[in-house]
Parts: sequence; structure tokens; C-alpha cells
Amino acid sequence: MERGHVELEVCPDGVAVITICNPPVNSLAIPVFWGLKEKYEEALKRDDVKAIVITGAGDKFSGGFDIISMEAIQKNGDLSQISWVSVDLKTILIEGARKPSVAAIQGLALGGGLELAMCCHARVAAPKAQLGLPELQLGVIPGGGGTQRLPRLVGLSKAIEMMLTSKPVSSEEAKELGLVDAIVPAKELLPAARQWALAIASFQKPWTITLHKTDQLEPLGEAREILKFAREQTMIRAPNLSHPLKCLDAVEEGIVSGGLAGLYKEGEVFKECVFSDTAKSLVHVFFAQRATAKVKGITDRGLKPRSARKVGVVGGGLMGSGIATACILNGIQVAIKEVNADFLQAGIDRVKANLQSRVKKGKMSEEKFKKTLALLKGTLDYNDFKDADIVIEAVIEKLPLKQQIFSDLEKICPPTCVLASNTSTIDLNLIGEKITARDRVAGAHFFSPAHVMPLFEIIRTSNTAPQVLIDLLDFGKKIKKVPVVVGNCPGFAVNRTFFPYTQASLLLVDLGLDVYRIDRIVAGFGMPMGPFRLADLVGFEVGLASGMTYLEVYPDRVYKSMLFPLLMEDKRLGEKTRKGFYVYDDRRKAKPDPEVRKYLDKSRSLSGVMPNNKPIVLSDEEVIEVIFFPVVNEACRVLEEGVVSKASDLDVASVMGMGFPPYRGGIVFWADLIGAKRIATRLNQLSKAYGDFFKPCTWLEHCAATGQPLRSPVESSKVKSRL
Ligand SMILES: C[C@H](O)CC(=O)SCCNC(=O)CCNC(=O)[C@H](O)C(C)(C)COP(=O)(O)OP(=O)(O)OC[C@H]1O[C@@H](n2cnc3c(N)ncnc32)[C@H](O)[C@@H]1OP(=O)(O)O
Repeated sequence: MERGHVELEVCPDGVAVITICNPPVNSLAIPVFWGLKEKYEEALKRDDVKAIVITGAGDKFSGGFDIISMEAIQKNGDLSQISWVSVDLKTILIEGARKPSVAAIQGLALGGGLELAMCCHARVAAPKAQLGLPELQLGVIPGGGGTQRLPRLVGLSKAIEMMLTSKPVSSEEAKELGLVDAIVPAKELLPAARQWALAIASFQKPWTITLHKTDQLEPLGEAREILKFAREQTMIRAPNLSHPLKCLDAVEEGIVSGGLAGLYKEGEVFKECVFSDTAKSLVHVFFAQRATAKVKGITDRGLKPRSARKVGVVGGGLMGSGIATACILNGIQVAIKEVNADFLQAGIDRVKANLQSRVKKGKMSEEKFKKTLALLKGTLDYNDFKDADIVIEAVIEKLPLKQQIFSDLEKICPPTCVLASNTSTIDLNLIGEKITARDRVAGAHFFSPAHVMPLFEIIRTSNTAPQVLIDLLDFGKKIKKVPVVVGNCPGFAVNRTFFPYTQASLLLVDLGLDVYRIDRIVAGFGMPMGPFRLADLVGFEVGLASGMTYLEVYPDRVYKSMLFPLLMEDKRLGEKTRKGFYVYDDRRKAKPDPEVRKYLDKSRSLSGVMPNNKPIVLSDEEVIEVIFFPVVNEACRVLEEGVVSKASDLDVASVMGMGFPPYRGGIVFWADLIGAKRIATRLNQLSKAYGDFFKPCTWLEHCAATGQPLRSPVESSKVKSRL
């Protein structure tokens, strides 16, 4: 299907208005580029056209190069359809034309959209539009002249900052920076842009060819210093990524050898990047993230969400207060319930502290702080839940307590109120067992800290009503989370997939590897922290309790290490006691502790798993395999059992919930890049050496044997669906 087109209208004042039409964001699909060329040539030829305005249909200028086309290019390996755009279309035809062009920017001008605007001779914007070059977020670099024109408009430092962070600036900031020439009310945008274009044509306003501009560029020596510093920072912040450095190479070429040379370099680098695994992974995550909101059989029924205006939270502990914070931060009223005044005050204080930390960081004004906090009400009884739209229970993981709470809630809450539990392990069917309206029960699983972590796991049981899921999806979006609907099983999708992560790490320790080396390797792979630093953060009591849950349900896949109990015997419980695998100072900075050695030795001798009592030797790559291949194996079980409806949901969940590096595309995408065959072969070897913990599951073996990707839909005959 052809996507997008371009329209041309010649106004009586002699201005040709060229409009990009490709909803919802006017992305620059291939037909749009051809349309731009055709309409431009027409406008340049016509005698009744003096000047040109480029704009986007509706309320957006353009969201940039069409990422659907980018994915297609990555698949077919053919860049020829767009290789003419940067120089032939933008630089020669538009920027080099004998008639001036003005970009009329509304809503957003991102990536290729801003690049198009920058090759115009001026830019007029409506208030509050977003302008930026977020290409690095997709694993590519600006490939339509952005690496050359942005520094020439706003200076090198700011341009580098905008590209490396992928953060847009508002029209207002863009005006100050010199990226836009004027801001006018949205209604006057087109007339103002037309006037501006005519003023350029009659030489009353400057006819600026950005690629030839040098006045904003720093002197060469200073520019080199800025680039050097940017490279150093990039290597620290993103040691596994090469495309930000390549982006800086393209910028440098333009600074040293001129804009045109820079454009050619940019083209070469774009080509290298677009076919990289990094770009493929990040494009996959972009679409996968948006696809989580589409749930077959649920979101295609035409149901309308019942918007959540008031949420009840049961329990003001760490999770409850985090959930309450997430709600009030997004304008939703909250009643938080505790069992006594002290606990309630502690819960409210936690919410306050969460907000205050924003004030301290300059992200929230005092006034906004007060307004936000006013949305929170503390309560000791359920009366305040009488008009709640959603109630989320977030008390300790004790089934009878949760069952009692749900019975109470059913009596007091309106019949349309969604009854959700933030449990991370308990079967939701059991939690809702004592109530009549089981179709109202679902899981609303947040990740700690709940007001910060982006993932929101919505758990459905076989009884959960579609309307409840629609309401929770809407609620998730409202509180700016990425909601993923999953089935009901121990650990649900995320914790279940990742439980072998700690298990395998504990086994490696008993086989003789050092905890700190493991943590370094795993962090080097791109996880926010290694498994032992994470265990410290979560706390050993919690870690051990969830280990016990998995031991009950998946006994063949739990490695029974003594390491946690040994540390706990000496009151080393993790970060909260300032001693776990690491020791912590007042600022929570973790330092390896030589004393840990004795616990490791004891655990090793109790386990007796070291072959011939000698530590095994593994390369860094092998360590990653031993830790992450069992995670892939569990992900395959999750797919096999239909706990998620599509593999990309698990990719998003692993990235958003566990911090799996997005530039690896998520756990299943990453596994498919390696190949099921290699993973299954390695797991079979490990299984022979170290037991059933590593044994590949049916889906993994099936894909290894058939060459099918792991992400392919599991045939329904194989699915024991939990959805
Ligand atoms: C050569 C060039 O230098 C290379 C490039 O230009 S690469 C592209 C650079 N542009 C970007 O990275 C922008 C990507 N898009 C975004 O950040 C956000 O979508 C946005 C800020 C534009 C809009 O956000 P928001 O309003 O929350 O809506 P969001 O749900 O994300 O997007 C709406 C729809 O537009 C689609 N979309 C957004 N940007 C798109 C793009 N550039 N290409 C194709 N589709 C796009 C989304 O997939 C989504 O589709 P769906 O409804 O079918 O799921």
C-alpha cells in the first residue's frame, strides 16, 4: 500500500503551499519524497509562483523519516530508494532553488522532518511545537543533512547535545537558539509563513542557505575540543554503541571539510548504521512498544475505556506509595488506606518524599508540589473507596489477607470499579476466589520504584472481563507507563522470564566464579546492574522468598544455592542493612567487600558442584551465555504457554521491566539474532555438564530443529494458553 502523498496549492499571493499528507504524524515515506520532488519541480517551473511554503497536514509538521519504510529497507537491504533525498532533493532542489522556501512548523518537526525544515530558507513555528533530531534513539544518525545544518544554526555544542540526547526543544527554545525565525499563533501560521517567503523573495528578509552558514560555528580549535569531549562522554555513557561516535565523525567532517563533504560523510555513515543490529533492534523496540496497547480479542472489540478519575490504593508501603505517586503525578485523585495512623503517616510521607525529590531536582515547582499532593487523601477505612474507579491492593504477599481485602472491596466499591492486585507472585484466581464478581479482578503489577519504572504488567485471568483490561490499559497510558497484558502464572511474564538470571548467577558462583566479575560482565553487556548488585537492591529476604515460590512450581529449574541464607545468618540482608554482596556508604555507593569471600567459599564447599573441586574457567562471552540462555529458555516457555500473546510484548517487558538493553531489541529479539540452534546446542551442553536447570524447552528445541524464529507465533496445538 502506498503511504502518504503531497499536495500543492498556489495561492493568489504567488506562494505555493506544499503540504505533506501522511497521518498520523506526516512521516516521510518514500511516496512522500517523490511527491515533494514532483510538487517542488512544478512550483519552480510555474511563473505564477514566487515563493514556497512547506507544511504538514493537520496539526503536525512531520515526525521524520517513515520508520515503517526504514524497517522495510533493513529487511530488503536496499537504500537506493532514498539515497537521492539528502543531496538531490534537499540540497540541490530545495535549498539551492531560485525561489525561497519557508517551513511552517506546527506540532512537531522531528528527525527527517526537522531536516526538511532546515533546508528551507527560514522557519516559522506555532507555539509549543517540538523540534529535534531523535535518530540516535533508533540506532541511526540524522541522514538528511541534520548533522550539518543543525550545528550551523544553533552552534556545535547545542547541536551535539540535541543529537546525543535525542531530546527535542520547544518552539520557544528553538527561537532563542536560532533554529526558528519566528513564533506566531497557530491560526496565523500559514499566512505568516507565506508573508515571510514573499519577503525573502523580494530580499526584505535574508535568503539563508544554512549549509553555507558559518557564523554560529565555533572556531576550529574550539570545535575539535567540543567534539573530543563529546566522544569521551559518549564512550563512558554508551560504551556498547558505535553509532553516536559515528554521528560525531559526520559532524566533524562537515566542520573540517565543509558542509557538502559533511553531507557525503553523513550519507556513508547512515548507510553503515541503518543495517546494524543496533538499528534493527531499536526499530523493533519502537514498534513493539506501540504494539503492546493492541491486544487481539480485547482492543479490537470497540469497547471504550471508563476513564479513571479516582484510584484507591490499599497499603502505603514502598509499592503502594509509589503507585499513589504515579497516579497523583498524572492528575488522578488517590485515596490511600492503611491499618493504623502511624502506617498511614509513613505512607503519606513516602509519597511526599517522592515528590520532594522532584522538587530538589528542579523538575517540579513548590506550587505544583502542593497541588499534586492535594490529590492524595489518607484513610483508615474503605468509605473513601465508595466512588473509586480502580482499586489497587498493594499489601504484603499473604494470600488470606489479600482475599479478605478483596471481599471487603467488593462490598464497598461501586460495581464498575476494577479490583486489582499488585501481587508479584500470587495466583490472581486465588486472590479473587472469595468474591462473586471475579470478572472485575486483574493484576496491576508495578516495578519498584513504581513512580519511576516504565513497565505496567496487567495480568488477566480466564475470568477477567475485556472491559476491565481496556480500563487498565487506559489507566496505564494515563500514568505514562507502557502497559503489557499478560496471563496468570507464577511470576507472570517479567519476573518469571528473569528468575533464571539470578539462579544461573548463583550456580556460576558455586562453580568458582567471582560475584564482582559476574556483575562487571553483565553490566558490560548493558544491564543497569549485575545480578548480585540487584540482589542487594531487592534485599535477600525478598530474593529468597521468590526463590522458594519458584522452587514450589518449577523445582527442576531452581538452583538451590546456600549463598543467600549464609549471608542472612550474619544479618547481611542487602543494601537496606548496608551490607550484602557489597558494602554501602551514606550515599548508597556500593563497594566490593573482601569479607564476602568467606561466604562464597562456604557456599561452594556446601554445594560441591565444582568439577574436581576446581573453579571452572569461562570467558566473558560464556558467562553471558550461562546467565542469559536460561532466561531465553524461560522466555520460550512463557511463549509456549501463551503467557504473552506475542513475542514482542516480552521484548518490551524485558527492556522496560528488567532493563534489558533496548539496543539488543529485547530478550526474544536478541535470542533470534543469535539463533535458536546455537542457544539450544549450548544449553544441551550445559545441561549435560550441570543438570536439568539448563534443559531446553519444547519451543526452543522446535525452533532449533526447524530454523523457525523464536518470535514466530506458537502453533495453537502447542499452546497451553494462560490468556
Ligand atoms: C533520515 C532521517 O534522519 C531519519 C529519521 O528521520 S528517523 C525518524 C525520526 N523520528 C522519530 O524518531 C520520531 C518517532 N516518533 C515519535 O517519537 C513519536 O511517535 C511521536 C513524538 C512522533 C508521536 O508520539 P505520540 O503522540 O505519543 O504517538 P505514538 O503512539 O508514538 O505515534 C502515533 C503513531 O504514529 C506512528 N509513528 C510515529 N512516528 C513515526 C515515524 N517517524 N514513522 C512511521 N510511523 C510513525 C507510530 O508508530 C504510531 O502508530 P500506531 O498508531 O499505528 O501505533
